[in-house]
Amino acid sequence: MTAPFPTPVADEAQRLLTPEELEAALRDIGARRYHNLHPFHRLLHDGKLNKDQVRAWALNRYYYQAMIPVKDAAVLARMEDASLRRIWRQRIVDHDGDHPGDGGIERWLKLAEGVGFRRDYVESTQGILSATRFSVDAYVHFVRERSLLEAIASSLTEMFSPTIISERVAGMLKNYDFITKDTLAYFDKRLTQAPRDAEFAIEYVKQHATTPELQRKAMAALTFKCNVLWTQLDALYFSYVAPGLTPPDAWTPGTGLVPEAAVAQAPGTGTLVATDVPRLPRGVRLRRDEVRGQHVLLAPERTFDLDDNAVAVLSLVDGSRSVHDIAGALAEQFAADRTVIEADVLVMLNDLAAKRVLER
Ligand SMILES: O=C(O)c1cc(C(=O)O)c2c(n1)C(=O)C(=O)c1cc(C(=O)O)[nH]c1-2
Repeated sequence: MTAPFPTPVADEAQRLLTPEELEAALRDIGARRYHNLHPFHRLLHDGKLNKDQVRAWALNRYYYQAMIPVKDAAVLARMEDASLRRIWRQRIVDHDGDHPGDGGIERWLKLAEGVGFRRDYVESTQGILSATRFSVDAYVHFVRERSLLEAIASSLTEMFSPTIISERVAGMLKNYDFITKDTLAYFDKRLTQAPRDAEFAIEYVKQHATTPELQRKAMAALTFKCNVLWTQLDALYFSYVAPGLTPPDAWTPGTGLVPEAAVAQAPGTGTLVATDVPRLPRGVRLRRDEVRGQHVLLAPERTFDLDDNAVAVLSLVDGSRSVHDIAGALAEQFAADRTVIEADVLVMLNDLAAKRVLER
């Protein structure tokens, strides 16, 4: 017997909610648990990730995209009503296309190619994190094993996706010089597909969740799905942001790329992880600007103003301490949690590395 997923209580008295109350309760789950709230997405959209971290996201998410039609075929197989199947099968067409070369999976491959990957490497899924595989597979298993109502309710995260997609596309275009509108073309179609799909799913759930128990199951299914999305980002954050512990066999920067992208990667750049030893490149210095009474980072023909946190970190960058050592020293100095500090230090140092005023 598997352990139950944390299930929100429909109502304290287990009263039957009206369809409108049920929808509000489902939306509330999204407001608290949807992956737009995850720190990895915040970094992605705000331009705080470097190219390799964006690559890690594109590569791992390919597995989600590739398995969505497998998931939808499993849902379809549970439907005994032809009119339902006729509607649901559109989802499979959207992702697989009607011909080789079109459909959502193809557009995601273009996105991955746009950030430098070889198509065959992405399709092989050999570099994805095990945690990505486990969470996506859990979604497929869930729809196979649970009731049709739960399977449909688990797709309801799509009610919340148009907002995050708009935010992501605008943020990434603005903040990354290596991202173009063409690269992100995958998301254009989702802006109309997702609301259409979500509309059908929410109406189905409102109509079929006719007892408090069924309503509770629908809410639990949506909660589960939020967790499927959230854990994928946890894994990306842990492996590629902080503490930067990449599991054996998972993708590491430089692999699976087309030759031009691999060459464009200058030695000493790329994602900084906790074990790396950062240093200031030749010609870059930490100085105090006495006139303005603040520290700056002086680079050839450029100056960066630094806040107190950046000064505290950069004062410890000496070409011998690792990021881990720096975080340890700061944790002691400020009597704070090392893991939390390490995550912040990595984000800050990777930001400076992207501006080419830090290397390893
Ligand atoms: O970009 C996103 O944040 C996002 C979220 C979701 C979602 O909420 O599940 C989906 C998608 N994208 C998506 O592109 C997609 O095809 C998709 C299918 C499904 C589903 O559960 O059937 N969710 C999502």
